[in-house]
Amino acid sequence: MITFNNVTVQYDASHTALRGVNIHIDKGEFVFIVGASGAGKSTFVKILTHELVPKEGSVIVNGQDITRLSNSKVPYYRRKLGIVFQDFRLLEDKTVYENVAFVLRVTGAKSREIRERTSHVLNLVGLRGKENEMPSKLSGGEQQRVAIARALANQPLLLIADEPTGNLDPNTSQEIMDLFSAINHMGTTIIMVTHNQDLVNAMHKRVILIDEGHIVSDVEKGGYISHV
Ligand SMILES: Nc1ncnc2c1ncn2[C@@H]1O[C@H](COP(=O)(O)OP(=O)(O)OP(=O)(O)O)[C@@H](O)[C@H]1O
Repeated sequence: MITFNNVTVQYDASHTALRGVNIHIDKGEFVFIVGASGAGKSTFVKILTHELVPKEGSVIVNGQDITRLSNSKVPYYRRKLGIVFQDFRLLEDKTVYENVAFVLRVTGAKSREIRERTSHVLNLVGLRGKENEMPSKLSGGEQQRVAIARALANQPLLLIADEPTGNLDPNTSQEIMDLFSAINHMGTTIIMVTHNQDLVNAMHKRVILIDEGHIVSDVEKGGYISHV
């Protein structure tokens, strides 16, 4: 479903973020991307979200080379992705329900579909009954659940999570990881960047370690020892 062929990203003469990266990720996989600060993880994510287009190599997502997408196709490509960030990035002036419904509305979905899908994903992440709350009244874990519901609203092919537990305590982090695991069991491919070695080691999923722009290990049911 995702293939990186010989991808190199050089920001400038002294910063090469990825060096000849080759990766294949199948539909339905749960993959951790780990590595020290500056290793190239965010660059990898930015390529997938099409914030950054590598000048060398190709990146195939669902049969399409995203390094050759025309500008007009980028919004349609992005709709196939769900993205979850460390800092939640919710719309603070909108309710929980509206944070999710909003992303469906911008795609032109019909009212009934918006109602049904919003309720469905909010139930899925365990937020039934919180629809009318404002984000600031929720705990960090609940806010991340809203962000996950929003990411799932468009039934993405791929869910990308960049350090999703970075602002959460250990128990809440584990609950959020359990939620990602359940979502993956329902069939969604997940790529997660994290420094949290305890969570990675407890999951026994594929672990890709990046170091100075190189993939230095790629292990099914792997683990991770963080040196940061
Ligand atoms: N916009 C930029 N301009 C120049 N160099 C950059 C830019 N963005 C990243 N880099 C460099 O590219 C390399 C990889 O950075 P990247 O942000 O991908 O690392 P990371 O693994 O995500 O780090 P962290 O865990 O700290 O987020 C680093 O050497 C970084 O300094």
